[in-house]
Amino acid sequence: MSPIRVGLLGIGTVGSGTFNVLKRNQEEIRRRAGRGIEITMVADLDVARAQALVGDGVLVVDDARKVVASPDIDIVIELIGGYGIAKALVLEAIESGKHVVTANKALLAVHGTEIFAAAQRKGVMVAFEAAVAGGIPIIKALREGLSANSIQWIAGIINGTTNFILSEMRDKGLDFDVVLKEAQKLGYAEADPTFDIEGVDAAHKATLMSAIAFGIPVQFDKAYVEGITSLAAQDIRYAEQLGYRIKLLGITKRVAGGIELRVHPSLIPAKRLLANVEGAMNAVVVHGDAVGTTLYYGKGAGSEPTASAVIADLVDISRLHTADPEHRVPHLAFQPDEMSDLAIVPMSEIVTSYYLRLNVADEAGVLASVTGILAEAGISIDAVLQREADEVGGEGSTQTDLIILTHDCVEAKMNEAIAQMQALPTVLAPITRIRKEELA
Ligand SMILES: NC(=O)c1ccc[n+]([C@@H]2O[C@H](COP(=O)([O-])OP(=O)(O)OC[C@H]3O[C@@H](n4cnc5c(N)ncnc54)[C@H](O)[C@@H]3O)[C@@H](O)[C@H]2O)c1
Ligand SMILES: N[C@@H](CCO)C(=O)O
Ligand code: NA
Repeated sequence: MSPIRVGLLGIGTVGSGTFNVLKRNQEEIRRRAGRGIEITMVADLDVARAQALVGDGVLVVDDARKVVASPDIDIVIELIGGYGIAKALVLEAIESGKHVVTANKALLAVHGTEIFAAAQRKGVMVAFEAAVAGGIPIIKALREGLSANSIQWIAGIINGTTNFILSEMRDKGLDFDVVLKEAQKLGYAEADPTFDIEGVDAAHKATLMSAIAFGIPVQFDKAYVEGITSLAAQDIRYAEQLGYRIKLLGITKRVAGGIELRVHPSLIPAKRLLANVEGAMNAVVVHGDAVGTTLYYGKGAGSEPTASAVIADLVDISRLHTADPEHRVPHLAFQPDEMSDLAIVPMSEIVTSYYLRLNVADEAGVLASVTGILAEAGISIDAVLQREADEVGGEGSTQTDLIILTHDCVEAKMNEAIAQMQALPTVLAPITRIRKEELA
């Protein structure tokens, strides 16, 4: 059988990895797919660089539309990124009956409903394994491997850049900005790194996992998103002293009122495997009612790890493109006419436990007034740590840090309690609140 012909849009970090791995492993990939898979056309704004990467045998153009419109292309890989031209190109490729592979989680988390509906109408596949946790086959696991289960919750470290920053800050005492620059140099960060550090990228990925796990539409606009930019070094230290590590988690969970969908820094017990995922590594824990807890670990970013997922999608499409569209795995795991309308619950309704740090006047009665407010709100305390004033503010200091771990309570109650504690004259600075997940 003649090779399936692939057009590549954007040959940057992931695009070049895809080209190289496909070439290096072409024979093994052919034996799996049943036919060769060849990138025959590449579009990139930097034609000279692209041509140098792929050699003379591949046609390189600067206009991606030429690839999308070419009758000689069966599958389009979109590795440009962003919502702009990438969206137009993906929709045009679908309209012209081409299958699409993309690593663009931003695009799918925001415009997935429109894109998957268009693909459904045209009977083509839009594959996106690379979009969530890079090389880890988490989409495959959720959509196929766990299809017997009623999935209860997913919690993951799904942004390599922020995990790298948190690890390097803790282990080497390096500054945030220095580590971010390093992550950019290593090709982990998004074109706009605020997407990484503000939790947006993790929320894009959590949104996609949530849709697949629970059979709900992609709803990035309903996700709660908080990044790592306001994390203080002392919170990382205090968390360690209490037996926890701080990680940026993407969480989606089935609860009585619907589905939780949230990204924020979280304390997790240091003994959990997830707490020991370091550097740019990703890990996702999925809890299904039948299987129990399963864990997926690996490289979530970088050139060849992400290419690994892109090429796995190419192999799937090569095998399935002649199949009746109804026999293929649905884009969001559930049949399109069987989607659920379970609501994403507002953040004020989520239930979790908390780490609080209060910078307080070092005087009698402070602890009692703070714990009094929590008791009044029905929030029970798990542990309290009070630092020596000297340690916090230097010799002769009159202020200290009070760290409180709570048991589970509703976020709205915690918001009220924090507002009341903040109003105490003995509370000297804005209260730090970090959610805590036991993940058991
Ligand atoms: N880098 C990673 O580790 C990683 C991992 C998972 C997913 N992703 C996603 O993969 C996609 C690509 O990321 P990347 O890191 O390879 O980006 P990149 O910036 O390294 O590469 C993008 C390439 O697209 C080209 N390009 C830009 N506009 C173009 C246009 N209009 N027409 C043709 N080419 C154009 C650029 O010249 C560049 O070569 C993004 O959606 C990103 O979110 C990246
Ligand atoms: N910027 C992303 C790339 C992988 O999606 C990260 O750091 O995880
Ligand atoms: Na993946």
